[in-house]
Amino acid sequence: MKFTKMHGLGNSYIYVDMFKESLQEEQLPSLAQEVANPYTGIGSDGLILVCPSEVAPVKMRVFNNDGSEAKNCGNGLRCVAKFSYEKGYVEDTTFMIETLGGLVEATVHLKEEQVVSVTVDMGLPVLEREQIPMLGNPGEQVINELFEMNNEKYQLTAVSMGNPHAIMFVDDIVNAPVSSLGPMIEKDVRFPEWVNVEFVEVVNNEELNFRVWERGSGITQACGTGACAAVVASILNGYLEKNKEIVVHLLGGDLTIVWKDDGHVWMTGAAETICTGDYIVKL
Ligand SMILES: N[C@H](CCC[C@H](N)C(=O)O)C(=O)O
Repeated sequence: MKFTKMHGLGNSYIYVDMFKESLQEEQLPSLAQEVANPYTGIGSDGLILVCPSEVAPVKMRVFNNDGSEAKNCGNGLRCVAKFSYEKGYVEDTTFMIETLGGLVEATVHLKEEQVVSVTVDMGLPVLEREQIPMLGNPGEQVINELFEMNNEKYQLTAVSMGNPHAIMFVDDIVNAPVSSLGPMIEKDVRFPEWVNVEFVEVVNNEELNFRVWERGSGITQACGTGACAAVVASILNGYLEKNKEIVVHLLGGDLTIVWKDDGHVWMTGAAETICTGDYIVKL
């Protein structure tokens, strides 16, 4: 199976061109686990398929390194946009990409005909509790809500970018309890589809420091949908303002994100190709 390894701020995936390769649906979860394994596979945060679509030039499917399929992936979208443009699957520099969470618009930015960064309209964040999804009174938003766990009290804000995110604000990002609290919140029963867990330190009125424990992948260098959710949560909690470009500092680098008055969240950041190769699929 031919593959391309790409990353967005160190959040790397193995990309497979489904215009040329064919895979069995039932093998996808195990294939994602296989290729993501740094010892017996290629090594990545998961698997992303670039597929034909009936409603857009391309469709993105995302699998975490535990084999679970996700409805959206911000860093993945930027790499899929780069991949699709450079493969000639799209003519213009602005085009639509189908995801399981809906259609998104991407614009590639070129340097000597190579895509160096991408801007994506990530659409409208979803804030209603039952659509995150999160257990509790339907119709309410989850903003700085008390979240008790293991006899400790925390405050969480919940946002869906097509995939679920629980955001906790901290005073010191370097010592955020990512690897201790992350997995506990990820699989807490109050999140019936599990959840991505973000820790956010507000630096000033235009910068955030950010760490993430991703649903299905654990700690990653960056999470694009998570960074978008973090900006939305920061605005909902009064730390930041709409219509202002926010720089989110992730372990792997920076994303520029703005939540506009029309409700859409825009994300701009790098997308890079690491290598191509031929993977021997285990029987
Ligand atoms: N772990 C996520 C999918 C990958 C999202 C992340 N890598 C991004 O860049 O948005 C989930 O299960 O919802």
